Amino acid sequence: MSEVNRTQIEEAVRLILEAVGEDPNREGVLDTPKRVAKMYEEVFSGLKQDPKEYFETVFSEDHEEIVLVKDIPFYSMCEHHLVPFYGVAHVAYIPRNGRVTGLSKLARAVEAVAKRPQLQERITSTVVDAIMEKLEPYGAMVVVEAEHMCMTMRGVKKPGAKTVTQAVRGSLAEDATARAEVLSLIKY
Ligand SMILES: Nc1nc2c(ncn2[C@@H]2O[C@H](COP(=O)(O)OP(=O)(O)OP(=O)(O)O)[C@@H](O)[C@H]2O)c(=O)[nH]1
Ligand SMILES: [Zn+2]
Repeated sequence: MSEVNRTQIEEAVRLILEAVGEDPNREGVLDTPKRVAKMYEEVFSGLKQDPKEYFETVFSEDHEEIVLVKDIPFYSMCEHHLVPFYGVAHVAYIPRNGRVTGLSKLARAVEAVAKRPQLQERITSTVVDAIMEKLEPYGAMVVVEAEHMCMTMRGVKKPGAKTVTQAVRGSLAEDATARAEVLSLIKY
């Protein structure tokens, strides 16, 4: 799985603790560098994953209508501040030529893309582009709703403010009625 340089992270965290005026040798924080290194290995494990790999296997199923997996929870880390942003992703596509993927693979793709230093816009477009490239559907659409901790616990301090991003490709980009249908299924 993911391999990060844990020793380097531990050194960096010890330096940060020192720099903010903590005593890195205080009992309570003595193991913190190690814990943070382990945590970063987990939350950044997506850097070693390619979301497209989840769409290698397709089922042959004669369903050329909307497939939507909605309310997929995700946690990511804002690349500007390295604090979390989190929310839900809704992933839809219209299969073509019987190329249907396992439903869990749509959630796995979101997970792989979220577990990196990220921007919400990039999560949205990377997932939709992976689907378009590997499944070659008529169309695909991803909507992501998230709250950014860099906008709540610091800076502009606006808890509750939600960011919604959308990426639409293929027939769903061209056909407003089909797009509205997906949105109504998401219940906007
Ligand atoms: N477009 C986009 N912006 C983001 C995302 N996550 C965080 N940001 C923004 O990134 C910007 C970074 O702005 P800077 O001015 O460089 O940093 P800053 O001084 O910490 O900004 P403030 O948050 O306004 O205090 C902020 O406006 C954040 O709200 C994201 O996923 N997408
Ligand atoms: Zn941020």
